[in-house]
Amino acid sequence: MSSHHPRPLRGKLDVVWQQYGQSVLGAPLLWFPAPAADADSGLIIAGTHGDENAAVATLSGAMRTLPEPLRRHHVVLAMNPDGCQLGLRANANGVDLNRNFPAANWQNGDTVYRWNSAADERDVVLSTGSSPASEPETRALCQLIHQIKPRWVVSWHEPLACIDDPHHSHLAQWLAEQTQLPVVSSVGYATPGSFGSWCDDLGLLCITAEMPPISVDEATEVYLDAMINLLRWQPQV
Ligand SMILES: C[C@H](N)C(=O)N[C@H](CCC(=O)O)C(=O)O
Ligand SMILES: N[C@H](CCC[C@H](N)C(=O)O)C(=O)O
Ligand SMILES: [Zn+2]
Repeated sequence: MSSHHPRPLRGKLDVVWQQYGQSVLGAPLLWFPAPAADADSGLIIAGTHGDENAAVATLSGAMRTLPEPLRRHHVVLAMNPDGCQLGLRANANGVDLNRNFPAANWQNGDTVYRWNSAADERDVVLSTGSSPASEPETRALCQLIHQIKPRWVVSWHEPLACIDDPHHSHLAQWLAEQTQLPVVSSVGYATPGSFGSWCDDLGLLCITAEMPPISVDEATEVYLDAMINLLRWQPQV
């Protein structure tokens, strides 16, 4: 599209950012307020699991492609910067942040995940945290959401290849069309203490967008337009 920055000018993430907290290892937690924010603005997050990099890089690439005045929604590129730096699903304390949210269904103890798409069971062990919201990354995101009151949240993950929204919202259906991924009501296993569970408790629409197993290289081609369109998405009247 002609309003997009051409590729030679997409190298630098030249946008206003604010710090909303600090990770376990002291990394700044950054959010990028929408220049074109209004009462309908949503929040787009990625990097909850530090081993799911395709969405982080593609969302960053979309921000570097769409001129800032056209961006209507707030962004957190890496909710778990320590995990991104260490290449871990968990944060630096070994906590799966997507099981650490202070939702009514939070569960004490261990949680498991699938090593990779070839593994036939979910058997890699992580912690859910010593208590709900025990982790600074979790607490800071909850506070940010209470502060900015987004109308909805889209949380990017990999590699389950679906648009997870139990409410089958209009935005989920639109995202499914944009990504050619199916809308589902559940990812197929229980996620107590997840971000989506916490949002549900608040009555905040949360859509979990799961890319398929995909490299950064391919994702920045296949999903760039969907991400750009999401950054400027406007509900139809
Ligand atoms: C292959 C990958 N580690 C995986 O399938 N993990 C799923 C969750 C995917 C995600 O968090 O987006 C799991 O085992 O829970
Ligand atoms: N693959 C993600 C799915 C999250 C499901 C979503 N509905 C939520 O509640 O955050 C996970 O295992 O953490
Ligand atoms: Zn994930």
